[in-house]
Amino acid sequence: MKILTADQIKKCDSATIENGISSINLMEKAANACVDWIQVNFKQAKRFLIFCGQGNNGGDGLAIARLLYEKGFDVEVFIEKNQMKFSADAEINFKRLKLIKGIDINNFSDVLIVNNEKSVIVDALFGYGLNRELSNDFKNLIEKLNQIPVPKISIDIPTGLYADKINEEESAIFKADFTLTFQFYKRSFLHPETGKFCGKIEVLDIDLNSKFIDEVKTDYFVIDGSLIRKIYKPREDFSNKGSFGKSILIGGSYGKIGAVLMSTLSALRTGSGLTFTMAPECGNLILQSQVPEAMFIGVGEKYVDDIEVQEKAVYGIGPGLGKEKQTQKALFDFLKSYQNPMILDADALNILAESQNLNLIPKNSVITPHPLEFERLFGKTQNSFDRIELAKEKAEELQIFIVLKDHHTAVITPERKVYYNITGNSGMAKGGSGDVLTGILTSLISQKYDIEKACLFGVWLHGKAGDLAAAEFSEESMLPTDLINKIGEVFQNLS
Ligand SMILES: NC(=O)C1=CN([C@@H]2O[C@H](COP(=O)(O)OP(=O)(O)OC[C@H]3O[C@@H](n4cnc5c(N)ncnc54)[C@H](OP(=O)(O)O)[C@@H]3O)[C@@H](O)[C@H]2O)[C@H](O)CC1
Ligand SMILES: [K+]
Repeated sequence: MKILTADQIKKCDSATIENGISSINLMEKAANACVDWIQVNFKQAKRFLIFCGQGNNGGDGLAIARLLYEKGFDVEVFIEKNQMKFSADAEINFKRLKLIKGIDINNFSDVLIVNNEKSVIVDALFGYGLNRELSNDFKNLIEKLNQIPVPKISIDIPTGLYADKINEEESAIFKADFTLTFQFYKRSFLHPETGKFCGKIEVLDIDLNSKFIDEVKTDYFVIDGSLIRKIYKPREDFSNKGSFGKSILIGGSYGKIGAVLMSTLSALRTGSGLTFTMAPECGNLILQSQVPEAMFIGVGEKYVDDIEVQEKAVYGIGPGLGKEKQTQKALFDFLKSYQNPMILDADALNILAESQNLNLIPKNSVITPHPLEFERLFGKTQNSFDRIELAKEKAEELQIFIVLKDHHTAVITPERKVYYNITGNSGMAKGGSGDVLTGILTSLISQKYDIEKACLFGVWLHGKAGDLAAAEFSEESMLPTDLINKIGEVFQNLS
């Protein structure tokens, strides 16, 4: 799914309106989509307190107020009575609303502390039209609303957030439990500094102009289920273990054998035909007894001191590797003698960061840093938006894929495209989850998935398995090994 900027969404609205539907009817459609969702998800609510701005986001709020009232809910509307100059469509909705006797229209300043658990606050103050910092009056209002302990819904975007950039200063931002957004994810929903205000995101389809959407150019995408269904290749009949590639997971050191073990198991669970673990001898017994399906190649006693080059294999290097001098030498010797794409993770990245010899990374390889590893490799950035920009530069310069791990992991391609993943949960923020991802990616690439597609599929699959593990064990209790055991269920649901 494409992610558009606020400017592009505005153009998309205009294209939709030029194509037949009037702007007021488009607003009605948007409001109806919200009300349909609210009716299903807030059946028990009694009273909606709806805060409306003067633009079209406010217009949506005014229409939602009328429609909810017609469905039998109690509704109170809050506006800035003194300074209101509504947009044309908001004005029409305001007039429609005033015809209804049962809805109180209050001033922002009338907001009281509401302590009724059956009340819900709806934020329709600003949407994608926000183009400057909020005035103190709005800041005060939002701070007040954020204190009220009732469920909160934002229409399109939590007020105070921009659609596609980070706020310049410490701003007051409406803290939603749910964001009902129209047609597209906005970039700000997907970054940690801004996304934390959105709560659960529901994308509501309002039939915006599909020709415009198909043709509009963007570097930013969300990885959704329909994209994955196009990428997924069911296993062919009449095949053998040689048909599904050879994965070699390299890593492990004394005390960190578990990391490479989890990568190995993940590669197997993702369908790798032949799977090897290249690890120090101290891991032999552990690996052979825990993962009998994998073959063991001993390289060193307590840490990896050599990397064997094998034909027609895909290498995933780094989990639990450590940074011993000999390991560093083994990695550099290997990179100098082997130029095929590979997956580099964890200590393999830390070793490269220390040497700053990044040109040794073979073209089309995949690196999987978390934000701190990214910083060690490429330097500090001010925020996660800048980090993505730097990743675009580096992915192009080095001609590699960067899988930037975060709450919403992003895949950045050498063509500077950015794909955000929306599967996964905080239960995956535990040591070991990254090792699982390395195994999954190595396995998919060894099965001849195109590298970009393998990255998109891999991060999605990893998150989806994490969601299944969280559903069974809770985010707190789920382990990376539980996630590995759920990979199969994700494949079952795909086929
Ligand atoms: N396709 C869709 O997604 C649809 C979206 N709809 C809804 O429309 C809004 C966008 O509406 P818009 O009127 O463009 O913008 P806002 O309502 O967000 O803002 C209104 C105006 O407020 C001014 N502004 C901007 N920042 C501030 C600020 N900090 N303080 C005060 N005022 C501010 C700005 O106007 P200026 O002329 O002053 O620059 C804004 O234009 C979208 O989010 C959806 O909710 C449609 O209803 C259906 C289709
Ligand atoms: K809003």
